[in-house]
Amino acid sequence: MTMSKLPIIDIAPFFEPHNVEGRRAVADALHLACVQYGFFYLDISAYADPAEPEELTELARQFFALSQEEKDKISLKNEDHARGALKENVTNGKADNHEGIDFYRPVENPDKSKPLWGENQWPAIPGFREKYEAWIEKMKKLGLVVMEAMALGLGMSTQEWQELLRGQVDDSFWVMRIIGYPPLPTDHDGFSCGAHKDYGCLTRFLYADPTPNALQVFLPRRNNGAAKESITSGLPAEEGQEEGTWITADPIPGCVVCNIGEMWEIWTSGLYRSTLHRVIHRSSNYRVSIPFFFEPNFDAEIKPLPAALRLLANGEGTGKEIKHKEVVYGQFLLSKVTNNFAGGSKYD
Ligand SMILES: O=C(O)CCC(=O)C(=O)O
Ligand SMILES: [Fe+2]
Repeated sequence: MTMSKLPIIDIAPFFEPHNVEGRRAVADALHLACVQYGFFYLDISAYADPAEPEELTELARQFFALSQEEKDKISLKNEDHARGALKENVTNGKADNHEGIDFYRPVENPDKSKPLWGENQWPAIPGFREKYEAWIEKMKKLGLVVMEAMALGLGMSTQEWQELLRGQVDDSFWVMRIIGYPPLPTDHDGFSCGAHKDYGCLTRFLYADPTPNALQVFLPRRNNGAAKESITSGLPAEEGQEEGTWITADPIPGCVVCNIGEMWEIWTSGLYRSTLHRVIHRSSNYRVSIPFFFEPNFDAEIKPLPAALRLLANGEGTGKEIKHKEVVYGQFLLSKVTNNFAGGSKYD
């Protein structure tokens, strides 16, 4: 397994209003990372105290240590089949080995008979809801800042950002997962979470406990000419036999692991690519991760941005970019969730 070489980008200049040069450098680094990898570390130590997510993982551990009967009290079956605790998931037709709790942006007039339109369910653990709600607020603000930085990286003017993109993400239909991974039995040939791409926008801000060698990212050969290793096993069938390398993305103190989802592929007409990743957790501890998915607004109409089309017209990219269908984010999300509802996977 190749060690991680994903870029580390410090977002601090975007919290220093007059650091114009620093912002430019961050924006350029984000652009490069999204073209090359679709994955990067974001150093958020200037913005969030690392003690905060550590406290969140401790609260998560308290929940996962409860009896199944207790955990089932907030089962997603009680609600809209999207919000609440789940015992297991399936990716690419194989059982994953993790449990979790899913939360979505609250909606006005909840109605649990409608997919996604129910209410979040919180464990009855003192401080749990307050601490996580504070984190959600923080990640929402960070999401908007990173979106602005990425817009600058894509070559958008301030006016374009304000008129074409900000209004699509300023009321993010965010998703937060709290995931618990028991160790995979040594003779188990499966995955803790099978290979998948994230379907949202930007991003996942993933905080994970320090467990090494669990999260792995697939770097296709085209981005990685020098790689000697070439492993294709574990790829979902629809990814074909693309050659590439799985690298580990171990946690780095003060950083969250970020990756972009399918919405960025549409916005950039394929210039930015979302990247396959998976979790294989074989260490003896119980691993906890807390991905926060900063998503577009529910009614955002996602289509290629002029700035991306300008870059492509100027010869940036490989010329083999895959064009995606335009979507309304909420409709797209509902089609995914309805699939889960029918026994499919969260990650398909
Ligand atoms: O737990 C992790 O490190 C990754 C989780 C993940 O990929 C996801 O929830 O989409
Ligand atoms: Fe993922």
